[in-house]
Amino acid sequence: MSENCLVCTQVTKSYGKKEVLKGVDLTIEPGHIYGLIGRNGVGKTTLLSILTGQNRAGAGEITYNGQPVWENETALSALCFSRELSPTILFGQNTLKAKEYLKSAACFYPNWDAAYADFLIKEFGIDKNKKICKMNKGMMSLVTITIALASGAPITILDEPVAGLDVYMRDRFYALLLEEYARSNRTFILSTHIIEEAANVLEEIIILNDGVVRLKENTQDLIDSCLYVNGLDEVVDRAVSGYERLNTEQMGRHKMVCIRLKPGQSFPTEQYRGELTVSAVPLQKIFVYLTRQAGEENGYASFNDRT
Ligand SMILES: Nc1ncnc2c1ncn2[C@@H]1O[C@H](COP(=O)(O)OP(=O)(O)OP(=O)(O)O)[C@@H](O)[C@H]1O
Repeated sequence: MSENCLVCTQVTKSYGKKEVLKGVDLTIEPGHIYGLIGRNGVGKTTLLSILTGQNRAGAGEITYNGQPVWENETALSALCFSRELSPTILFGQNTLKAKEYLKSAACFYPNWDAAYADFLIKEFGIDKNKKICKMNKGMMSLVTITIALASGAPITILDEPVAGLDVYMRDRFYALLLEEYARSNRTFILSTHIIEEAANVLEEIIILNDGVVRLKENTQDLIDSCLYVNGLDEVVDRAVSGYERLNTEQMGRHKMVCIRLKPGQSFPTEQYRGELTVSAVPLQKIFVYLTRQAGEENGYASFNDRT
């Protein structure tokens, strides 16, 4: 069961008095592309660094292939966490060159693919002799993507890989990722805030919210399980009674309710033909509804509503 799985059991983490992770349970299975999504500051980077033994959990356990990850060289060499690069390190500028990062990655990862790294460097136009502090944000992202893809690590984690990339390069990255995935069947975990465009790439969505995994589900199943039901107030209320409501938007005598179907549940769209409009919900909206905090249920505050 645990063969080549990365298993996280009841992991907690606090920084001072701030409890970021409150008991995370998560199993990463081989041969999938996962998307880790969550609001700013929810603890995505913290969780990813703990999963890969780069940060210590407060409590709980992380195992790879049944063995604890912490200070376990065999497990760690199978896990690549290609972090976002920063133009500054400690108290100064990051004067390391791209080639120095690539060289240490080549030493660390036993499955490092030098020919593939060279292909990506050429493809992305990376100047290997350029210092990180002299690179723009997009170029730094391309260095981390190169390390991640060329690492050959069975479980490869990319933290906000498309940050700073223009739409062409984001598209190129997704295509390269899918190509490598098809070729190697490695497991990838991506954290991203650009949810809608990643939806076609991510097989499974993991939503981290309020310190725990709020949801882990096949992306298409999640999208298929949510529906907007739109129409006259009383008809909508009648139609959606008994369904989980994720959101309600009132527009005069009309309303639009987002419902979430439970496994095996369906909505009788035909029965309401001519009375109600039933449509798909964008993944980004599903994410917004599922990660709202107390007090945010009524949507966003408007400057026009000030008293
Ligand atoms: N080394 C640290 N010391 C103190 N607090 C930290 C440290 N690292 C992270 N935090 C805090 O922990 C919380 C979670 O941070 P983290 O970077 O894991 O979130 P995130 O979900 O990756 O955020 P984002 O989406 O904005 O990148 C934040 O409030 C952050 O300020």
